Formats: sequence, structure tokens, C-alpha cells
Amino acid sequence: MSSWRSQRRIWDISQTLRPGLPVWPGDTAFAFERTWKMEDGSPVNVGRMTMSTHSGTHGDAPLHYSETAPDIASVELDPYIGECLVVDATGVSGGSISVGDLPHLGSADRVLFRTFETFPHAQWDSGFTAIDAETIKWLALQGVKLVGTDAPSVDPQESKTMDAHKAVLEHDMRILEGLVLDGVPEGRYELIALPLKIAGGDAGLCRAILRELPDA
Ligand SMILES: N[C@@H](CC(=O)c1ccccc1NC=O)C(=O)O
Ligand SMILES: [Zn+2]
Ligand SMILES: [Zn+2]
Repeated sequence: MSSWRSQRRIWDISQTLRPGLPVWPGDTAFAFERTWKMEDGSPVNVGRMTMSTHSGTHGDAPLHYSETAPDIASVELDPYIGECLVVDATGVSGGSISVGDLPHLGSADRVLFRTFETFPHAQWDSGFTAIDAETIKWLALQGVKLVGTDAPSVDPQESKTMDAHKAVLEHDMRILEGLVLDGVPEGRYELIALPLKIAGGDAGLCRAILRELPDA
């Protein structure tokens, strides 16, 4: 084992940003180009990205669903680092996770839902599993501060009322979307998923990981 590799297993639960990355219908396509090239005599290679704030694995800012709420540069970082519970919701039918679909959670500050058996890296899946607003409210009452999902949104794609996001706002919770949880067993992990500090940002790209908890 490499000397620098920690003893605690790490799961990279982030999408790879790349040209052709499936994005929300009508949203900005991901693009990457090199603007300074060593092959052209530049001392370094430098790239430029064009992307939506909601591309790939990201954290929503409250500003995304409320005009007067904080941007992603202003949110506290505590929700994005700490123990979390991964819940297997791949068996949920009916389009969204209801309270009845939840297992016994025990105490959990952060809950991540795995809705895909296999994450759709190559194509957009508009029929993704959302989360009922009632489920968000129930989680908040259990003390949950952050809800994550491998789906591109906590609301259904066709939602205009954004009820799940509004429930998150009501309870001042935080959201991670576009996680990749394939092969991650249900259970408790350390979550590290800090959103980029973007002034005025309605969301922030994350490099999200799960790490085995230290031996109790
Ligand atoms: N990840 C986003 C998805 C989303 O709602 C969205 C993303 C880009 C453009 C429009 C969107 N939503 C509604 O029109 C979300 O926070 O749910
Ligand atoms: Zn989002
Ligand atoms: Zn969202």
C-alpha cells in the first residue's frame, strides 16, 4: 500500500466533469478547453471551463430556491463534513421517496439516498426518484441537517412548485445532488463534500467523498 494512502477506505462519490456530461434539459453544457498550451511554447498548460452551477455533483445554496436566502459562498461548512448515513432507496417505486420508504435511521445529521442501481453517467434520466416534501419535513424533525441524493434534484424534473426544496428552506437544511453512490453499502460514513465558494452562487460544485469512520 502506498505510504501516503490512509488506512481508512475512501469512496469517491463525485461525477467526472467532462464534455458530453448529461445536464438538466436546457441547462448549460459542460465545456473544457485549453487556453495556454505547453505545446505552443507556454511554460504551463491552463484550461477554461464553462458549466452550470448544477452540473455534476454539487451543493445547492438556499439562494437557488429563495431570492433572499444565502449564496453558496455564505453557507456554513459544518453540514458538509461529518458522519452521514447512506440509505439504499433503489427499491423505491412511485417516483419519490415517501416517509414509509425510510428505514429506521437512528440518529443521523446527514442522510444520503442512493436511488440508482447504476448511476446514468452516459445519458440523462428524466425519470429519477425524487424525495417527497413530507419526507424532508420528517427528516428535519429527526434532526437531519443535510439531505443528499444521487438524483439530479430532490424534486421531480417537471416540478414547478419545488416542494421538496421549499421544505428544505423551511427547515434550513442543506442539499447535495448528483452524488454517485454505486456500490456504496448502506451504513455510516464520514462525508466530506465542500461546495466551491462562489460569490452569488446558487450552487457549488463539490468533490464529494465518503470515508470509513475511525474505529470506534
Ligand atoms: N440540480 C437542480 C436541478 C434544477 O432544478 C435545475 C437545474 C438547471 C436548470 C433548471 C432547473 N430546474 C428547474 O427549472 C436542483 O437544484 O434541483
Ligand atoms: Zn441543484
Ligand atoms: Zn436542488
